Amino acid sequence: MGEIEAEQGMWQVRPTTGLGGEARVPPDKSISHRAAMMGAIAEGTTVIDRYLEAADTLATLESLRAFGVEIDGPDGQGRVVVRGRPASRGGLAEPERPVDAGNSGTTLRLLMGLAAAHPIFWVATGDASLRRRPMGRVIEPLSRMGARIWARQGDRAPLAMRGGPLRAIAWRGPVASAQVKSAVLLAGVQARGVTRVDEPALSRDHTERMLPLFGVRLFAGPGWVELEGPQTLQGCHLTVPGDPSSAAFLWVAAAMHPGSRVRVSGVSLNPTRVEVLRVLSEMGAQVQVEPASPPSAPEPWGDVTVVGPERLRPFRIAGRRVPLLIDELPVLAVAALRAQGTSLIQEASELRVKESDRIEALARGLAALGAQVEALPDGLRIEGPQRFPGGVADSCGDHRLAMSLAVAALAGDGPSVVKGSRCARISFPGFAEVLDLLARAGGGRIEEAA
Ligand SMILES: O=C(O)C1=C[C@@H](OP(=O)(O)O)[C@@H](O)[C@H](O)C1
Ligand SMILES: C=C(OP(=O)(O)O)C(=O)O
Repeated sequence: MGEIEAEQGMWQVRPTTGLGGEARVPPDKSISHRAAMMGAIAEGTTVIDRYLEAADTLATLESLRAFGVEIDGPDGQGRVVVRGRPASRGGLAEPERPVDAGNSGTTLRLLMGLAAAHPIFWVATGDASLRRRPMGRVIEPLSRMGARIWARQGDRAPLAMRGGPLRAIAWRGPVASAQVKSAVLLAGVQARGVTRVDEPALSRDHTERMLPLFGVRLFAGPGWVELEGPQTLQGCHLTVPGDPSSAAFLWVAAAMHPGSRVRVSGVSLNPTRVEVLRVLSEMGAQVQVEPASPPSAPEPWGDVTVVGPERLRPFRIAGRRVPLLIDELPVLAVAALRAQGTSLIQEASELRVKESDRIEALARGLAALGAQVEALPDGLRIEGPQRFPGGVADSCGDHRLAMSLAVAALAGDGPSVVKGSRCARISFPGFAEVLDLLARAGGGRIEEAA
C-alpha cells in the first residue's frame, strides 16, 4: 500500500448500545511473515494455508520475490507456495532494485536478518512511516555478526546491506522486541557457532516455535533462545490461525458495552499473544476460551467469547506485560474510557516508534472525539468513565489507531468520522464490515464514506 493511500478513506461511525454475534478475523500477521521468510531459505517447497492477504504480509512476499524466491499465490483462498533458495540452490539472489517493505517494520527487520548471511548487496526502503523508524536495534547485532550495513542518519531506511559469512553471537539487547530476536535468530541459523538471544522481557515467540517445524534444533526458555548454526531449513506445510491482535478490537468493543457478547473463532491462543484477554478479564469482562482440540502446529488456537460487564475496572500495565500487549495497548486505552477509575499504561515508550507515535496520535485522535487521555513520556493515563460527544478524528495513517478510534467512536454519544481509514488494510482487510455486523445488534453502524 502506497504512502498517499494510507491517508485516504473515511469511516462514518454511529454509536451503538451493544454488540453481538460471531466473527472470524484475518490470519495472524506475525506468523504469516515468518512462514514466508523461513520458506524462502528452506530446502524444497513450503506450503502456507491461510496466509494473511494484507498490505504488510503482501509486502513480505514482494520483497522475497526481489531476492529471486519463487512464490505462487496468495490464490484468493490464502494458499501461498514458496520454493526456497537455500545455500545448496545458490542462496538468495541479489535484488536489482531497492526492496520496498512498505509500512511494515517486521518485513524490513526480519528480512535484514534473513539476508545477512548472503554475499549480496541490496538496498531497502519503505514508506514515510517506516523510514522514520529506528533500525539500529537490528543493525547493531547483525553488524557484530559480520554484515555490513549503511543507513541514512545511521539507523534509518533507506539502508544498504552487504552480507556474507557470519559469526554467531550472544545478544542481549536493551529492548524486548520479537523483531530483533527474530532477525538475530534468522541470521544465527545461517551462521557458524552458537547464537543466543536473551531478552529483557519475553516477547512473542513465533520464531522459536516455527523454526523447529522447518527441522531446526534449538533450545528456548522464557526470555532466551539458543541454536547452533549453520542448519538447513526443510520446507514444510503450515496453517496460520486467526490474529489475536485483530480480534482484540472486537473483544474490547464487546467489553465496553454491557450485555454484549462477541465470539471470535479460530484465533491463535499463543500465550505470548493473548495477554489482552487477561487484562479484559481483570477489568471485569467475562472471557470464555474454548481451545481447539487437538491443538495444531505451529500454534494453539481456538474460539474466544467476550461478554461486556455492567461495570469495568481500571488497569495498570507496565514492565513485563508491555511486550505481551504491545499492539493492543491503543485499543486497551480506549477500553479504559469506560472503566470506573484511573487506568495507567507505563514503561511503554516503544509505542512512540511504531507506525506513528501511538501515544501522541491516540491522545490527539481521542481528543478529537471529545475524550481526554493524558500522554505520558512512556505511556498514557486515562480517567474513566468518560462520556464524549464524538467528532472527526484522524488515524495518522496508522492501522491500529484507525481501528482503535472506530471502537472509541462506537462508544460516543453522537456520530463520528475516522479519517485515513484505508490503512486498516495493513493488517485487517474488511475490518469495518466485520465490526459493522457486530455493532448493528445495538443500532451502531460503521460504514465507508463514499
Ligand atoms: O515480530 C513481530 O511480528 C512483531 C513484533 C512487534 O514489534 P516489536 O517486536 O518491534 O515490538 C509488533 O509490534 C509487530 O506488530 C509485530
Ligand atoms: C507495529 C506493527 O507492525 P510493524 O512493526 O511490523 O510495522 C503493528 O502491526 O502494530
